Amino acid sequence: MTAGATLEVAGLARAFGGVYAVRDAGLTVAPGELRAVIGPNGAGKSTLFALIGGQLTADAGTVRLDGRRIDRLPPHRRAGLGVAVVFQAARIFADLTALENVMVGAHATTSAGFLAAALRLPAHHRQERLIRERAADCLARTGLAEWAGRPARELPLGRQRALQLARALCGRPRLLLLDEPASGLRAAERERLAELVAGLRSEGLTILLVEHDVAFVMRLADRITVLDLGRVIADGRPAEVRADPGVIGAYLGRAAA
Ligand SMILES: Nc1ncnc2c1ncn2[C@@H]1O[C@H](COP(=O)(O)OP(=O)(O)OP(=O)(O)O)[C@@H](O)[C@H]1O
Repeated sequence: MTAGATLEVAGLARAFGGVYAVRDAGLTVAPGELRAVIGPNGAGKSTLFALIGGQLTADAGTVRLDGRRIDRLPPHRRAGLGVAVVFQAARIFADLTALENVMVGAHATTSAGFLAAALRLPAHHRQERLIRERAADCLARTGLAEWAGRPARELPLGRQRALQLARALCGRPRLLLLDEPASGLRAAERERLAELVAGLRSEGLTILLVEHDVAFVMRLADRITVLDLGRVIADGRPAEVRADPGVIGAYLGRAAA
């Protein structure tokens, strides 16, 4: 099992057309911590994620993984260092089986040469078998073992979310970024997903979670960072954040309304 990484974000800023989506944002997430990021629509949550994952570059500030700066690296280099992002719109290959979907993720992070694959060299066969085993492992960790041979399109939405997680896990991440994993799920599916995420946390993975479902977040997160208009307006344990008048004014009051 891979230990979780420390994430340190400091002074991070990114503007679009002169308007700051993220402004002087800072947060530190300890190894094995589950940190939620909440805030109203347009607060900058997705932008913050993309700045950490590398899909966007920052105008200012730093992102460090275990002390090493990663903010100038392209996404695949950050992935290689253990950053996995599960975007809301992450694609599932509907006609591939659940196992094949996860294997595609594993292929992206293994070293089997393209040429070896093309020539079907023994090294490639060995690697293929390892990838298959690793993918089956990741499916089991996300409760999908019995779905392995089914085309992904037959999986209910909650299972598809688990499949996206399985795919991310196959890259052996040390920091997992989850963008609204519970959106659109029914209560029972949400419950199962919460258990799955809690299980990954207890394995020691560092997790950063953006989620609108406040109940989901309050229950799962060790700490919560609240963004509003691109700035961090609060950071603390769920009970502290829930009682923070600034947060209630900016977000929770509205969310509860
Ligand atoms: N690619 C872009 N081009 C222009 N403006 C953008 C872009 N991405 C984000 N923005 C703007 O930046 C601000 C922050 O957006 P962002 O999507 O990060 O917020 P969010 O908190 O994730 O919102 P939501 O909860 O609705 O997903 C918004 O005003 C948005 O319109």
